[in-house]
Amino acid sequence: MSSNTILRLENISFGYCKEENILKNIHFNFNAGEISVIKGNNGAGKSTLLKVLSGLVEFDGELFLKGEKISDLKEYKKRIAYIPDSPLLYNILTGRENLKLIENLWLVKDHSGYWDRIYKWAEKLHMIDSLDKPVEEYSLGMRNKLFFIGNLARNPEIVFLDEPFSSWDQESVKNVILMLKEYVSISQRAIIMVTHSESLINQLGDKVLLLKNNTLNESKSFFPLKIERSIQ
Ligand SMILES: Nc1ncnc2c1ncn2[C@@H]1O[C@H](COP(=O)(O)OP(=O)(O)OP(=O)(O)O)[C@@H](O)[C@H]1O
Repeated sequence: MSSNTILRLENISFGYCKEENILKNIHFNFNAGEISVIKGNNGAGKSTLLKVLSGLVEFDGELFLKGEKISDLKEYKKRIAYIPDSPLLYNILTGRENLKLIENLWLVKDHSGYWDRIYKWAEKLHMIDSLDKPVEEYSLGMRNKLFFIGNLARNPEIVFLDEPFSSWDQESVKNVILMLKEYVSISQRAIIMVTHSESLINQLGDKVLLLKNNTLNESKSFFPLKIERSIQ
C-alpha cells in the first residue's frame, strides 16, 4: 500500500444472489488527490461497485480507509458521500430545507462552513435562486445539482459519483470539472466516478479503471488519449 492510498479494497466480492457474483475478489488501491473514473459495459457492475464501496450493501472482503479497517459502516458513511444519478429528495420541502436535512442526517459538525460551501457551489451551478423553491418544481438537472451540492458541502473524504452530470447543462459541467479538480487537489481527498462519457473521462480522469469480467483493473488504453490531447 502506498502512503497515498485513501481506500484499499481487499478481496471484495458481491452478488445480488448467492449463485452469481457480479464482483469477484477485487483488490485495488485508490489514492488521495486523484479522480478515478470507472468505465465498463452496461451491466458490468459499475453502479454495484459504487454501492459496495459506499457501504450500501453487504459484501465479502474488506475495505480500509486511510489504512484502518472499516468496521463501523455508520461512521464510515459520515466520511464519504454517495451521489447516485437519481437522488432521494423530499419533494414537498424546498431546496434549502432538503439541504438542512442532509446537514442533520449526517451530523455535520461545521455548520457555518457547510453553508458557506453550499452558497459557493450553488452560485457556480446557478442554483442560488432556486434554493427556496419546493423541490417538486425542480427539473431533473436541478434535483441532481441540489443533492450534489449538499453532499459536497459535507466535505467528504471520498466522493462516489454515479453518472453524475448527464442531466446538467454544459456550463455547469464546465464549472463542476474545475471545482472537483480543486476539491481533490487542495483537500487531498478522492473522487471515484462511474461514467460512459469519454469527454468527462478525458477532462477529469487522473486514472481510468475498467470493470470487466467481474474485476477492476487500471485501463492502459487511457494514456494514449491523454498524450493525443496534450499534443493537439
Ligand atoms: N437490485 C438488483 N437486484 C438484482 N440484480 C441487480 C440489481 N441491480 C443490478 N443488478 C444486476 O447486476 C448487474 C450489474 O448491474 P450494474 O447496475 O451494477 O451495472 P452497470 O455497470 O452500472 O451498468 P450500466 O452501465 O448499464 O449502468 C446487472 O446484471 C444487473 O442486472
